[in-house]
Amino acid sequence: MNQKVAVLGTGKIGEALLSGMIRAGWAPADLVVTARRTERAAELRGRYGVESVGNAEAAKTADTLILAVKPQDMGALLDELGPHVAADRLVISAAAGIRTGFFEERLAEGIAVVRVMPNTPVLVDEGMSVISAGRRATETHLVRTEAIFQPVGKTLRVPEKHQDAATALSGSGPAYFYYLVEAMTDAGILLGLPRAQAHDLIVQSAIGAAVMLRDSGEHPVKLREAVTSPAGTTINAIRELEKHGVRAALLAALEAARDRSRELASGQ
Ligand SMILES: NC(=O)C1=CN([C@@H]2O[C@H](COP(=O)(O)OP(=O)(O)OC[C@H]3O[C@@H](n4cnc5c(N)ncnc54)[C@H](O)[C@@H]3O)[C@@H](O)[C@H]2O)C=CC1
Ligand SMILES: O=C(O)[C@@H]1CCC=N1
Repeated sequence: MNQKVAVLGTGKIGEALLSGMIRAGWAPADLVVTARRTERAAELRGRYGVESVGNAEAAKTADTLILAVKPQDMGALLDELGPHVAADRLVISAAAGIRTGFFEERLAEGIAVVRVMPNTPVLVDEGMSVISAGRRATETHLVRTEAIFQPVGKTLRVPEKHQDAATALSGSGPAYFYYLVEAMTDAGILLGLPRAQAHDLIVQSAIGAAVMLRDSGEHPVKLREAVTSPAGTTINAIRELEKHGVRAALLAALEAARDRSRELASGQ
């Protein structure tokens, strides 16, 4: 790995990716970061031993640029970068919503763009990163992108038309599980358990269920049926979930996330 990679906009997801690359064996000397605030740049230098530079400098020195600013800040970042990105660079965007065409229009002719939707579990090497090639990205560019994202979890290539849906499912996905854990822990309080115990019971159940889903290869319905004893406790809970429209709420929630990703494409 002798390419130089720059992370531009090293916030939550940018730092998660940076830390993952370092765990995967990238030399800090081959990584460079940019940050808007000088204290943040110093923090990243101290924590990871990487160099922090301005955006223009990063664009000049790195072969691969990972753009990890908010969608609403992407236009301004590209205005700043435009003249400094050479035609042989690979630009990877991690931003929700923004299409590869947005970058291709604003950067020099020939620059390859890859759109990736990672998620925060890249922090624990259990990420899900969904990858789409822009118009000028080749197999080599996709492989270079996968070399960054595969060490921190799974990767999946999809046509770009599916990126907004992927953003709703896996990009935002961890938040839904945290929300469930929070609500189920509250239920534990309602049932009289101390909060710490309720938290541990729910988190371990979530981990166990996730590992079974991943490792058994069984359909989730089958796994749920194995928990649901005739005239038992689980079916009473399932009846309430159905009565309160939880399945319909999830369908609507993920559709709303997909729609928001589409809106972000138009700078809203
Ligand atoms: N947080 C998440 O779970 C995920 C976020 N994303 C995408 O990643 C991007 C960043 O999201 P977060 O990390 O959550 O936001 P964040 O706000 O934590 O990070 C963005 C960072 O970019 C910096 N920044 C803004 N403009 C800059 C500029 N011109 N030069 C240098 N730095 C600049 C900000 O100071 C901030 O530190 C967004 O586009 C989001 O859609 C994608 C997948 C998951
Ligand atoms: O909420 C967001 O917009 C970002 C994109 C996917 C996860 N977080």
